[in-house]
Amino acid sequence: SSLKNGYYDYIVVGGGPAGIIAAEKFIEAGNKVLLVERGVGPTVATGANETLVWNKDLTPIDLPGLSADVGSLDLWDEYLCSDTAGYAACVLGGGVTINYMVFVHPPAHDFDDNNNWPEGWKWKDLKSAADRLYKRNPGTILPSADGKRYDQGLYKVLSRFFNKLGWKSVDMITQPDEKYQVYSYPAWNIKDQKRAGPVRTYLPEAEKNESFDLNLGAKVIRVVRSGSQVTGVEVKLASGKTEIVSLADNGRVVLAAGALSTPRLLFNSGIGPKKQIETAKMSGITVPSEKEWLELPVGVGLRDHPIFSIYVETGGNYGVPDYDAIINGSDTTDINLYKNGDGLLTQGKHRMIFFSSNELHGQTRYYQGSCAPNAGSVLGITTYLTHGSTSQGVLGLDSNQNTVIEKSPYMQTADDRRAARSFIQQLVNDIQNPSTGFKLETNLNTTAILASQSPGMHYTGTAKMGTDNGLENGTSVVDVNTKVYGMDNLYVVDGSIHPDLPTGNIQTTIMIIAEAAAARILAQK
Ligand SMILES: Cc1cc2nc3c(=O)[nH]c(=O)nc-3n(C[C@H](O)[C@H](O)[C@H](O)COP(=O)(O)OP(=O)(O)OC[C@H]3O[C@@H](n4cnc5c(N)ncnc54)[C@H](O)[C@@H]3O)c2cc1C
Repeated sequence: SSLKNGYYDYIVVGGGPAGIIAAEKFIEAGNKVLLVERGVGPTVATGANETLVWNKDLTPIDLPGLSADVGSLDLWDEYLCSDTAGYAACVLGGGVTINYMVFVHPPAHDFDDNNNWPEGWKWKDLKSAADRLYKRNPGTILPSADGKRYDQGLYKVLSRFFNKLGWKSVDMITQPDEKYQVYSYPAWNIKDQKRAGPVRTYLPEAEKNESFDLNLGAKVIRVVRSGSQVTGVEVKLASGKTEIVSLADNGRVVLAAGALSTPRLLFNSGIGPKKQIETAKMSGITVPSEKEWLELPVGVGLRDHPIFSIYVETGGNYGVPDYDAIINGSDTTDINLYKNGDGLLTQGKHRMIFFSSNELHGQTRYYQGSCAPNAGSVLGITTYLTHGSTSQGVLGLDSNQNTVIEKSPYMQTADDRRAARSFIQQLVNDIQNPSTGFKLETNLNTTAILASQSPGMHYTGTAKMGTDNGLENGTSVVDVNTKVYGMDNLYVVDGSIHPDLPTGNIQTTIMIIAEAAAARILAQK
């Protein structure tokens, strides 16, 4: 094995956006770092060889123009985790490798209202971390090198609709705080006409350093503990062999397996509700002896954005690209444009993103609508209930080592249900106003739209950060330095620690928090 015992200052578990960013920061600070990722590399540079027939440097996943259809690629199924609840990706880059690339710069209020993010994690504290991220991985609302936007039929129709309602056009990158009755061209995680994200914008920097090891196809089973000290991790290698990799003296383990997988690592390590640790033990994991168990509320507090699907017949004519022709190379018009860095294939799925909010009993709830063309003249609006939602669920474990949703995180409170209904009803009224000429399709009324609820795939909260120590009846699993309560050298930096949901798609916030968390960890002597 390439794994060196007693060598690493940091073992980072999980090569998703949070894990790659944290690992790179630890390397930058002069440490010896191992990044362990259970999946394969998705880019040519990281070992992928299923490239496009017309470009041997790019996989279909890299091409922005195919991201709208990413869910129908064979690679997508290959990359999805098969042992987690909900949706997560088990591939280097995590969810960012297979997602729809919507890149929402978070507004300050995401951290400053509702009192969920603790002191030290308000926007004024996070802004410098965001700036560091945006410098490397800025996102764009104009990806085509020629400065043109392609396929703008939907944007024209919907901007006319929203203008009539008095909504305002904004640039969601330069005006992130504008989140009431606004619409924007979509911001995408695209750089140099390719899917961006930490695999491209952080990992190459880490890989230049000899003190950095990346181990792919290696699944961490648990951390190895001696009381409150982590001494190493147990890893199942690509070869099928299981090994324990020990830390250097004063080394640290940093979990970044994602909000749906980090809890499993904690349960397997004797950290979490008793019931979950017992299940881990029954499934054959070597959990510590019971006197070492730390009964923290891991998995409790699972959150996500629910999605409600609205389809509108608008009379326009949009259509969707011919994905087969892009893959087999016969769409020479778009492919030739792309070869110059231009055109439809440089863009993601959506053509417009809107935001708004409503208030109920003094609580503001936000909504995002991601609008994309469907076949013919129908457009689809993926409507999310976002920041301000008050529902929480529970993530647990089954005896086969799958994480499972024990209680749904969606629409658990009467106020969430009432507020979401009121927002959707207003939108339906506006859409159905005879002056628009629009007609609802598929889900024909508010009740049907609400019943279409599906996962937003923006999971958080399963190892929540906060000052109320979970070992003393509080709700938090990690402290404000992201260290697990009761442990000396175990940290978490992924979506699990977010104590709140953002107003928009979450990946940007995941990356900002990982930047900030790595800085906090490095500052702990
Ligand atoms: C289908 C889909 C579409 C999405 N669309 C968008 C979008 O358009 N915009 C947006 O902002 N967000 C989107 N998201 C959400 C976003 O991608 C995730 O929130 C984000 O990737 C979470 O980052 P993370 O680092 O916390 O965890 P993850 O991305 O889940 O990364 C965790 C990593 O850890 C690895 N891992 C897990 N367990 C182990 C283990 N035991 N040992 C070793 N490695 C392990 C995994 O393989 C993975 O690489 C989408 C998510 C999905 C699933």
